[in-house]
Amino acid sequence: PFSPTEHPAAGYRKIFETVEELNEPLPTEVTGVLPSWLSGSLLRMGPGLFEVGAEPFHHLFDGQALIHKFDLREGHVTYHRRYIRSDAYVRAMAEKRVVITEFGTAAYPDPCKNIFSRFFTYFQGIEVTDNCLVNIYPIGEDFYAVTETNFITKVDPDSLETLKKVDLCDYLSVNGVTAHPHTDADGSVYNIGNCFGKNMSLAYNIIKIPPPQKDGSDPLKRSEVVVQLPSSERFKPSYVHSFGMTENHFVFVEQPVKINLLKFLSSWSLRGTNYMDCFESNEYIGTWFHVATRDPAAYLSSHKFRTSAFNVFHHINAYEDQGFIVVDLCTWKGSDFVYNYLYLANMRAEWDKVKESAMRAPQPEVRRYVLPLDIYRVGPEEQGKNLVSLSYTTATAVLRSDGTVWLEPEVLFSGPRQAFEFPQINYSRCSGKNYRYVYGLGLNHFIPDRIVKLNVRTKDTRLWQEEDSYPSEPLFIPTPEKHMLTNINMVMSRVLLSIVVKPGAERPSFLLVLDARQMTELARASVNTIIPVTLHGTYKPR
Ligand SMILES: CCC[C@@H](CCO)COc1cccc([C@H](O)CCN)c1
Ligand SMILES: [Fe+2]
Repeated sequence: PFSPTEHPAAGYRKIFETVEELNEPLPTEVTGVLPSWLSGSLLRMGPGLFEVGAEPFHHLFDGQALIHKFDLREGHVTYHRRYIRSDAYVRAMAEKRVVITEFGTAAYPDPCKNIFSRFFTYFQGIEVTDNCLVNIYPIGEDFYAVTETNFITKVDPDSLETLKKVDLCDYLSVNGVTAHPHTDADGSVYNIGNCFGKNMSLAYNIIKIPPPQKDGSDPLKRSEVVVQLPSSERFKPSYVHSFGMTENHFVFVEQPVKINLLKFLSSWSLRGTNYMDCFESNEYIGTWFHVATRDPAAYLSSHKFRTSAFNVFHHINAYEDQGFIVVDLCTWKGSDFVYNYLYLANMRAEWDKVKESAMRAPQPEVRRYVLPLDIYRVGPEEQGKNLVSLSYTTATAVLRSDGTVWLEPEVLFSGPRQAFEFPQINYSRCSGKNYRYVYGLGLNHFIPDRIVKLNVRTKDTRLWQEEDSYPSEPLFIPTPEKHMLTNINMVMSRVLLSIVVKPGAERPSFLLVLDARQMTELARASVNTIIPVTLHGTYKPR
């Protein structure tokens, strides 16, 4: 139990301020010792332009996408950043106003158009945004900057140049896909997205983009929907941010934050409607867990897992053990949409206001759920009995008379308004498998102010924190195999990379390199510019 830090100086405001892009990479000042094997690029996405002229963006997920790159090579580090030339950005620059409606900001009709064409504009569907501010990840040899709509943007991971806007609707029947895909050992990329589809056949589609082939053809051309999961409410699918994947199963947690399709698919009303206006909470339905097998891909419709209401954005990890699926999640208790607390006005408020607003929000909690797979053998006499027989968890699953299975979690971490979020594991080694550690960003009343390592078996935590410093999601970088072979004697050092902003410092931003075992600082590479908040990213080894 740590005493939450106070931020009376409200230095966190600086990470929500517009910055200029760079024309070429900046050198950094390195202190400490960078591991010699650490050679590659840290690529991260986030908002960088928080207003267009006099028109402000209102929500954390509205700012125009800025791609950041820290290049590490032989102990030297450079920093670069460029705005993605999305249609949203290019048209805003050309017209000097917000042209494309963003997540929480509606674009207003073109003032130069006459009243009639403006009137008819209302009755066309909105132009879905391609503002890819959320994540960047590889698909085969290519790198894509993404949000959660059907548009993804191919970028050059070295020059940071915007290459191509891709519409997933050209390849798949989805209205969007999450910014959190899973990648298999063979390079296949899996994702999940809403499908409002024809005749409102409402569902969530799990897609697979196969590994790249020798003929160099675009893997997207061979992508497919592998399984469809039903929506618990006909015209109101849940918002989905990520999903779980074990060796043999997909896990989808259907949260009670719903998209009101009648609003979302209708012509966005006369007053500016945005995406946030289309969400509503279902106070009665609770949270449902859905399971499907991977190969063959099939929905297990008889496995009806239910539990109380919570928001979930980030799955930590999921794995199978003795006929159970263990699902670790970053949850927020209640059905009130957490994104309602992420408007920029809240994030930039003075510290007392920030604390007051977080008091009313859903409370964060890291939770472990355990899903019994072979519920067929459970006879009526076992109704009401806990089906979980794993020795190391207190999570329970109870078959009820209506055939549903009620889940209760084991709490892995809980702190009042102290979230363990933006979870990251040693993905290549641990994803889908029984594991021990997860690394996360500590949100103090939604303000990122520490990096945490959580042992999911013992619940021990270790911290990295510095006063008036605001870190990003920590990425885990494993030691490359080839390096281990040549340096057998060298202790397997593994590091975490996080971008930290310290507004009061002379060089106000730095790349922090932590030893992932002890959470101690190995090095930092500082730059003389503020780096605005980044959401997610990836490490591209050289
Ligand atoms: C009504 C919600 C629609 C879904 C897409 C359809 O499945 C979400 O759409 C957006 C639109 C703009 C920015 C975002 C951000 O990615 C959110 C935070 N990660 C999501
Ligand atoms: Fe996310």
